[in-house]
Amino acid sequence: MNAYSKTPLLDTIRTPDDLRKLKVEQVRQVADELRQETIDAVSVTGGHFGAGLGVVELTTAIHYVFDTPRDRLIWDVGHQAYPHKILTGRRDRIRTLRTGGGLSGFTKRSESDYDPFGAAHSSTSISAGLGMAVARDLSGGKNNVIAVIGDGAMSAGMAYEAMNNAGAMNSRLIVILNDNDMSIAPPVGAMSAYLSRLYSGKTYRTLRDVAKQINQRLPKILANRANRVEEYSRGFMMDGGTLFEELGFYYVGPIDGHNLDHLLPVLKNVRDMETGPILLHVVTQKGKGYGPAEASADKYHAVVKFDVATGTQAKSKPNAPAYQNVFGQSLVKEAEKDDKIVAITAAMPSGTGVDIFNKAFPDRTFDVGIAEQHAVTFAAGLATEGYKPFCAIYSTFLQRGYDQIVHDVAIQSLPVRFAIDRAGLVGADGATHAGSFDNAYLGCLPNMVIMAASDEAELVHMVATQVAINDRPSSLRYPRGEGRGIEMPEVGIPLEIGKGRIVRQGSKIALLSFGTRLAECEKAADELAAHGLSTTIADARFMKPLDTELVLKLARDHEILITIEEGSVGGFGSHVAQYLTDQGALDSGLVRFRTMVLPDVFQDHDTPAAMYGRAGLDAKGIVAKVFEALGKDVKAETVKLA
Ligand SMILES: Cc1ncc(C[n+]2csc(CCOP(=O)(O)OP(=O)(O)O)c2C)c(N)n1
Ligand SMILES: CC(=O)[C@@H](O)[C@H](O)COP(=O)(O)O
Ligand SMILES: [Mg+2]
Repeated sequence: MNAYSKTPLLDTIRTPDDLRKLKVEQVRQVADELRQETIDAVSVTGGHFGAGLGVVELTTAIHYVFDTPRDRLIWDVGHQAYPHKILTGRRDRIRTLRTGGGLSGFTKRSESDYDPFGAAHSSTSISAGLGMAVARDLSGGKNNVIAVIGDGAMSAGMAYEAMNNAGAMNSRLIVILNDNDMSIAPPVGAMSAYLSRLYSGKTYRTLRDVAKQINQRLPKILANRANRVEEYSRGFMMDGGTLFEELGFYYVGPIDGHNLDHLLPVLKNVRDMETGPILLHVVTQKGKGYGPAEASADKYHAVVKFDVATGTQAKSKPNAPAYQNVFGQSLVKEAEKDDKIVAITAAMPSGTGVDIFNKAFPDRTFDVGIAEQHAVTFAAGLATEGYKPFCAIYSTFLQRGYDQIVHDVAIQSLPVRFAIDRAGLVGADGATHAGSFDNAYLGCLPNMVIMAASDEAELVHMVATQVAINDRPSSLRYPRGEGRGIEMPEVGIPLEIGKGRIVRQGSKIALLSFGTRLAECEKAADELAAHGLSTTIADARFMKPLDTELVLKLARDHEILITIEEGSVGGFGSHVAQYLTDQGALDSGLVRFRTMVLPDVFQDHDTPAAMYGRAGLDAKGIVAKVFEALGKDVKAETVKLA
């Protein structure tokens, strides 16, 4: 119960229609109750936290002022959308967030009409919003389109592409820049410094100032570019204008994004401005309203379950090092011997382990912001000058820099080292973050050396291997989470390029693994032994160049040969299949060959183990695949592991 009234108001709100029935003076109480509900829910589920806390007032105000879902509201990244979900008919499921069958941790079209656009990868909201605005104009619609984008997301090139286009098209689009001076880590880049100047120089604009800002621009409708050029020449838009105004936006703000007395009237004014694109700059605090989040360095960007009273997170004691940390530590050791090694991250220092490298070599660490395309070509530039750049980018986010990999790195055979974390299924972040495709999207590129670590010790040796590859690009993939808890090598020893290894010698069945499914292969082999079936297990280590000698030997010496990888069709298994067919190794029918890959669907979030189980890529699935190849029809779920 809060100080305002006996009746909790949030309980009376199922959708924003209910919210909009309340009096404006009740909105504050709704926001306060919404913050408490968000804190309580995330303390149970874990997930993204600080960002949502920072937009409680903004979320409440937007849904109060705008006629959502008729007015389209797009959240950039979508990790801040938990309060939005609570207000838009999903409060009853909010404690299923990021669990199997539960709510997604990001906005998702299939989840609600209030989510007009799915997100999770950043900086897409302005482009999508512009598309919706133009569609509205083409069809004679009258609704508003609002894109809420963070200061971190505003560091990605795509946001500028969209603003560049929006400013020229003069479409009525409302962009709300949620500036909390945080990305996952503190923000980097000139844009971040610029935004700080925007709001530190002027402090917050008073309501009167903002009203003046808005009125000055009404009803200036710059019908087309010619008018705009004329206005420019009259210095109309150059009245000490911001970068956004230079791009053709009406800039409003900065205003305090927690002050509803400012937010509500300004949003009403902005809603009713009949103009081209508007950028409303709101200043908020990530983690606002929860002490432990406000006090923490990362503002509780992402948390596991926690105790509300203390903020203490229920972090499990890992029995093995996290792959990201093994990578960071290995690279430090290599860099101690080689001053040409540099590390690059795209706004993910802690997630990639580059933060470890940064502690040791701050002058050789580069956080380029959310700018994966730039990160890749920046690395290419460094490589042309003899440096050894390790470009550490999650598999899913590396998709953003694909043409740069092809055009700027592979064609020129520049020795950029890609450290690809979050390879395979990642669990709670679901399909948008699954590292499913890098085997396929890199495997088709000439000049690439492509490796996958089967455990944390292999990762150490593969980092050393990448250091030694100076004539072409190389990639090394490894999964989210902890390793196997095995003995770690003191130093990394470069591997022989293109050579795999036999981990267990058997006779009838051969399992050829690329990556960390090797552990499941070992469990499967034990189960098969219980059925009297002898199994060879091989670790391919390299997809390119493929260890063709090993592949042919396995095909020749076994009745069944199965490849397995944490990736989609078109990756390792496809390369082995193509090689075997081209060599005629399958013509005789002596060996029965199967590939095991992720299913050709976007799998919804769950735990990684549950997702791999559904994908058939666990020990049970391997055993079932072997029995299928042997002609014994066994369903994976019926397999009982020893
Ligand atoms: C293309 C891409 N790269 C990296 C990420 C990882 N990521 C998620 S949220 C985030 C920071 C976003 O900062 P901001 O937009 O300011 O939102 P805030 O968390 O501050 O609300 C990053 C880098 C991503 N989602 N998409
Ligand atoms: C929202 C976002 O994209 C990041 O916060 C991402 O969820 C981080 O993933 P990890 O938790 O695997 O580092
Ligand atoms: Mg931010």
